[in-house]
Amino acid sequence: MIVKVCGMTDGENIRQAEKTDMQWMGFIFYPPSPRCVHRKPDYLPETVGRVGVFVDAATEAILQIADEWNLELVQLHGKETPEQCSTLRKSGLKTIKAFSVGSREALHSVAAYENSCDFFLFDTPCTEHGGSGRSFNWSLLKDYTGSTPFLLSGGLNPNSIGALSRFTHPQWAGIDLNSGFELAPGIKDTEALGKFIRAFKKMYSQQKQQAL
Ligand SMILES: O=C(O)c1ccccc1NCC(=O)[C@H](O)[C@H](O)COP(=O)(O)O
Repeated sequence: MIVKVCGMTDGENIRQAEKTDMQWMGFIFYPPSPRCVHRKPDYLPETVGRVGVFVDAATEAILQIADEWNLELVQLHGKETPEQCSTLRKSGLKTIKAFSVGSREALHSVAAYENSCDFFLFDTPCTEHGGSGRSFNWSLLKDYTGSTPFLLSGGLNPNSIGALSRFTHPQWAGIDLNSGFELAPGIKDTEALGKFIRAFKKMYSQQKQQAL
């Protein structure tokens, strides 16, 4: 299971968070977000994949930032087209397209992105495009029958282990943690993160054992 922690902004906080068992760390390049990285932190993670989060940014601008920050992945939260996803993917960046899941109809647009993305991210609808701190109705994902693996996102917090233990889906590949673990916008409680990630991975591996 992939664990992504999103919305990091501070060098020392990044250094501490990197010690948890996460796989990817996200940086938000969207100026209206309270978690936007307006300047490069004095430390960037070296042992986990760096994910750049964008909302309707131009391909050239994304590629330039990806180069400057040595990003491994990009995550797109706006109205980016399958063509733009394909272009970014062909440049060598793993591509995650985010979808707001507020109704069954919301999943209809997903099929057009199969084959142009490495992952999907299913999130809660909000006017800010992300970071709502609210979860959506995960049972809507029963209607997702595609083959692209996805991250479950939106409103996950230290109390979410029980709900996650009841969630199953053949394409479920990981979780995305953000405002539910913040001390302040852009600053994470790294102790709470570490404790949660350990509990999540333990719960998931026990479930896999039981399924054998
Ligand atoms: O977090 C933001 O401020 C944000 C703003 C605009 C686009 C994306 C944003 N976050 C991207 C994420 O991957 C978040 O982790 C995801 O939306 C879930 O956030 P939360 O509900 O706070 O757990």
